[in-house]
Amino acid sequence: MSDLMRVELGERCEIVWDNPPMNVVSREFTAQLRDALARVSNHRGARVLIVTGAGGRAFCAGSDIAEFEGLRGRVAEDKLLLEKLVYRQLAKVAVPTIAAIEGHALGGGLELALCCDLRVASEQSKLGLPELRLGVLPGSGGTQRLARLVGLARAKEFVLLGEPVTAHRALEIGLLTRVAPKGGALDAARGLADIVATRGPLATRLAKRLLDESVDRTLEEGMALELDASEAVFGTEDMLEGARAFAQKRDPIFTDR
Ligand SMILES: CCCCCCCCCCCCC[C@H](O)CC(=O)SCCNC(=O)CCNC(=O)[C@H](O)C(C)(C)COP(=O)(O)OP(=O)(O)OC[C@H]1O[C@@H](n2cnc3c(N)ncnc32)[C@H](O)[C@@H]1OP(=O)(O)O
Repeated sequence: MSDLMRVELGERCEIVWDNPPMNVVSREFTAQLRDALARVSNHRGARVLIVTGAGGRAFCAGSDIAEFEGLRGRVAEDKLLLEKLVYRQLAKVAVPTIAAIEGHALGGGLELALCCDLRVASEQSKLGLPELRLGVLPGSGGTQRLARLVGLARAKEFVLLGEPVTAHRALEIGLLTRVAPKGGALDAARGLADIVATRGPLATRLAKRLLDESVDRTLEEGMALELDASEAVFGTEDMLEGARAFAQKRDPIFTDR
């Protein structure tokens, strides 16, 4: 089976999937994405991850509809478990993640982008959850993650109508972080990634986790966890470097200690 994933490891990690023509989430795609995410999570120097699709037509057009016929019994259970595992794996990456969307992000493709912290799309991209048109559900988190981003009313519009929206509309409703010119999503994502990579790495990882967990906690619980995390970063070498750099009017050099 050909390599569907190209992985670049560094402070800025990148996973570029290439499953032409529409970068659909086949069983093989899912297995290779699982392995690519494991490589990033095991890379100690990572500070930010960008995920994107090659080809320019689709970030990802969702589950491989051609595989639906074969989804029976054990095969379906394996696919369900693998897909749920990989989407959760992407959502749980410790460093900030950025989806660079060039072209269609539909169904399971948009659900991959919803697992990321930030989303950049080029202006001709279309984003949607058309699953009900196929008689299936947004089954990789779409009914759960979208409402947390854009609100229940807009999430219901996305799912119940199944009509894709433009990148500018997605930006308006809070689904996107930035809109880039056609062909410019990856460059724009790299620009954001380079900013994220200059921030305190330990504080960044803790802040991401606090933000993610805040939706399921009371304010009191969250404030207590935030205090614990603040205590964890105060006194670290990063905090001392941040204060020194500010006093010396220079950029800090964090060492993640
Ligand atoms: C224990 C028991 C468990 C049982 C269940 C287990 C299930 C697993 C868990 C659930 C996971 C759910 C995940 C997710 O929520 C579900 C989905 O994602 S469903 C799919 C949603 N996506 C779509 O509906 C998009 C479909 N595609 C399109 O609308 C259009 O192709 C397009 C993207 C708008 C592009 O249109 P065009 O530019 O006109 O191009 P074409 O349409 O001609 O497409 C080109 C070429 O690509 C093929 N293709 C496109 N999308 C898909 C796809 N999603 N799957 C497979 N193939 C696709 C298209 O057929 C063309 O091929 P060609 O005809 O050229 O051979």
